[in-house]
Amino acid sequence: MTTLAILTAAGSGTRLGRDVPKALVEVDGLPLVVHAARRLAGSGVVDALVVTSPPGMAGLVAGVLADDPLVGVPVRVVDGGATRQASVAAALAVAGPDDDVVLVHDAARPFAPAALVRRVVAAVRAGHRAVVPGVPVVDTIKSVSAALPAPAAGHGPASAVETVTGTPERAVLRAVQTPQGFDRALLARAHAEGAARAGADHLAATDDAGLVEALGEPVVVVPGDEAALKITTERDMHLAALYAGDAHHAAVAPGGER
Ligand SMILES: Nc1ccn([C@@H]2O[C@H](COP(=O)(O)OP(=O)(O)OP(=O)(O)O)[C@@H](O)[C@H]2O)c(=O)n1
Ligand SMILES: C[C@](O)(CO)[C@H](O)COP(=O)(O)O
Repeated sequence: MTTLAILTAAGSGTRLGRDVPKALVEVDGLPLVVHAARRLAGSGVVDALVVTSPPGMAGLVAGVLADDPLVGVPVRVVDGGATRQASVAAALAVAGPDDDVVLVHDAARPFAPAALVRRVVAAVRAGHRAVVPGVPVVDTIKSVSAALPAPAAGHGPASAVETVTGTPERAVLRAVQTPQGFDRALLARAHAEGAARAGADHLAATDDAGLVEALGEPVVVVPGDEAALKITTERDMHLAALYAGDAHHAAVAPGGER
């Protein structure tokens, strides 16, 4: 039985605003997708990768991964879809019958430590069929709805945009990261039902665990890691540069802590 890691790299990186797709943007001289692939492969618990590429760029993505000596597992590249959910579904479609455990990881989280990868896989292999890494939330979070009608002219702020509808108890909130780990059959069922339910792209799930939750199946949380931050805007690139140079976050021997 084997562990397959789906590495999502098909996004355009609109919020980062570079002239190449985000996964091909370089930190410390290497594209983000290569950093992420190195850590998955170097964990010692991933047997193969399926990488989602921006449509039409599969050859380029395959080339940068093939050229890297530290991506030491077989890599297959498939064209991604219009949403992250569709990209994961395209990758999942090429999983083999022996791939009993599937990880889904974002190239946008290139410095997720190898120890985090091992923690997620260990939890799935211990019998948890859906596993997410999570970190405590530091901000107070509000739920909101559309704005109330603007107050009469001359009273109150000119541009109230939303209305607070609640304040969830912070202690029970977690910001979830990737890699997320799954029993393959469960993830395949979650995606099949999610695709049927979504219909429109704007209803696509923002993570894979959400699709499992929608089935009513349990999802467990293991401790995440601040190094698994998601690169979304230019500000995140400065943090990424810190982690790129931190040898403790690079791949280390299986079983070793980072
Ligand atoms: N159609 C898509 C959209 C996103 N992703 C991947 O999903 C991860 C998380 O997406 P995000 O950080 O939102 O990346 P982008 O969609 O590229 O960013 P933006 O929304 O700013 O365009 C990234 O690794 C991205 O490459 C994907 O494989 N296919
Ligand atoms: C999957 C994810 O990284 C978990 O935090 C996140 O949901 C991706 O979000 P995005 O909407 O693709 O930015």
